[in-house]
Amino acid sequence: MISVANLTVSSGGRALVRDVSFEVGAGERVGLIGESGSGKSLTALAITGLLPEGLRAAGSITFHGKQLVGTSERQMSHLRGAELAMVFQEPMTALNPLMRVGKQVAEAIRLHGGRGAREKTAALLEKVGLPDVARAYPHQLSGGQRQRIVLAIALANDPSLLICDEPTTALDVTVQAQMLELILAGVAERDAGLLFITHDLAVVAKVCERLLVMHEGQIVEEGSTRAVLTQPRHEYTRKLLAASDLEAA
Ligand SMILES: Nc1ncnc2c1ncn2[C@@H]1O[C@H](COP(=O)(O)OP(=O)(O)OP(=O)(O)O)[C@@H](O)[C@H]1O
Repeated sequence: MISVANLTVSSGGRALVRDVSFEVGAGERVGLIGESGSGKSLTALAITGLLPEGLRAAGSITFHGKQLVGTSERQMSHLRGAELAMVFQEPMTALNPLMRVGKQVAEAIRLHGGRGAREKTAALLEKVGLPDVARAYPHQLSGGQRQRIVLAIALANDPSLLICDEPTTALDVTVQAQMLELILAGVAERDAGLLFITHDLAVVAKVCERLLVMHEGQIVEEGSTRAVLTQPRHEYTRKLLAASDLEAA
């Protein structure tokens, strides 16, 4: 469904992501792991067409057979929030502080031509366990509740690929597990693919069936979650495992 081939992201002459290739199929949950600065977020931003000014993507990203590298912003904005949805670390950056959250979910549906926005919004809020907050403003909600609203917006148009970049990192540990369950249920219901970015190995062990390990802009290892976490082949993956508290988790 999405196929990334020889993706390079560069700033001036410097390659920040180098020759990255992977695929995510329908219903597949793939984890992208690696330490801070390894290029995980830039990979996600390249896919979603949201690279910061001055950074350039080269290579190929095909989504349902369509080439995304070099696509116009107008075309990308049709895909984003519809077929291709994202949840980032900080919910406040994704929400409009001045608009009631129910309206924000409904607008996401209307923006992409969806009908029955009112009923769909109610159903989505129910699904994320927040049936009574439609009239609240973001600042009236907790961080965990805000992130669940962001997830409701991401799922609003039934994406076929959901990209989550550290979606639980800013949350209180007590609500992290709930958020992960909601993400899993959301993609399972839609048979959507999931690209899940995190540095937290305990989280990917729970969420993903396949892992890509990124180091200094490149994918250095990939395999089933079990194989990568129990029999890492690359030196860097071993270090990553040794530095984590996975055994304790
Ligand atoms: N706008 C930018 N201009 C130049 N370099 C950048 C820019 N954004 C990121 N980088 C560099 O690209 C590299 C990869 O960054 P990226 O954010 O993808 O890493 P990451 O693995 O997602 O880390 P983190 O978990 O901290 O987000 C880093 O060395 C970073 O400093």
